[in-house]
Amino acid sequence: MKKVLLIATGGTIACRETANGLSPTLTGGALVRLLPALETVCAVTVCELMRLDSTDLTAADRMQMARAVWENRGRYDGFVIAHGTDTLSYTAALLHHVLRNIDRPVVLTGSMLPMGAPGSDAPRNLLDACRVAAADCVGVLAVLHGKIIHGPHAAKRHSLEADAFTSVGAPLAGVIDRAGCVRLAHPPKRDGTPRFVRDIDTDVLLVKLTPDLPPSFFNVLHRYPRVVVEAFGAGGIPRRLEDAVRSLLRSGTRVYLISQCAEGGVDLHKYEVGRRAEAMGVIPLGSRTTEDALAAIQCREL
Ligand SMILES: NC(=O)C[C@H](N)C(=O)O
Repeated sequence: MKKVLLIATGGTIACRETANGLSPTLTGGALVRLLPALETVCAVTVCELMRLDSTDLTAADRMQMARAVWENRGRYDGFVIAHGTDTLSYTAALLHHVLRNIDRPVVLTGSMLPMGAPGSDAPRNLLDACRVAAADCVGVLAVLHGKIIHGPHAAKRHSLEADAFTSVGAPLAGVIDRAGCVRLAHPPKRDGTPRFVRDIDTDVLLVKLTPDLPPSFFNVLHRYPRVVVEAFGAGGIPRRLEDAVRSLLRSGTRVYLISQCAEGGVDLHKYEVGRRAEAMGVIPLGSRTTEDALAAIQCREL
């Protein structure tokens, strides 16, 4: 039987109703005890890392998850991280870049209803995540609602429904069918020597363009070394903001462009507004998701 390390971090999957609303109180051990069917999938060992709503997770917490995987990679065939869904896509993208070329499956999962609640999606998701962690594959993946999503392409698109996640800018890595079979159509490629990026720089800011964003807003950005701008469509800087962005670039800030559109990304050659932005020196990031762009910059890849 394959050996899987279940890293518990909290999230709705571990929640119980309290006087102050849902709060993650279940341990990883309790999750396993509530799901005896796990025994038939793999041999699970639990690592109790933290019990937090994923809203409260910081970069330090995410690096703790990455270290738990990296330091145990010789002892386990695969890893499951039980995580809140709200920021799961940020963790998936960051782990993809921090655990470069990881040669084991690292599977993030969570649920929209707590383990043990009537009609909960938690048992299916945790079982499926363990099935993928025990499968012959590599890389960081998100497994929810029968979908296997490449880490840097995972995106939460619904705040209530069980089918909350989608794959943006890439096909699904695969699916888990209702019989519990893992079907990998586009698995992550085995690629290069595994490497751990120990030192990340979180001093990156994200700005969303809106039609009436005042140029003065860019004055407060000068102290940030790296700013990601979510631009409209295929990308560009509105003419009325050009002087402000130019002054930001002159102060030494790197300015990256991604698109507000979920699919397609930025292409600065198509329109004049895009060419003007390119001539100013902004850096286009193609079709990266917001989460992937932030993570790649934090890991100093861009
Ligand atoms: N469904 C969930 O897990 C939401 C929860 N607020 C979390 O992200 O921890």
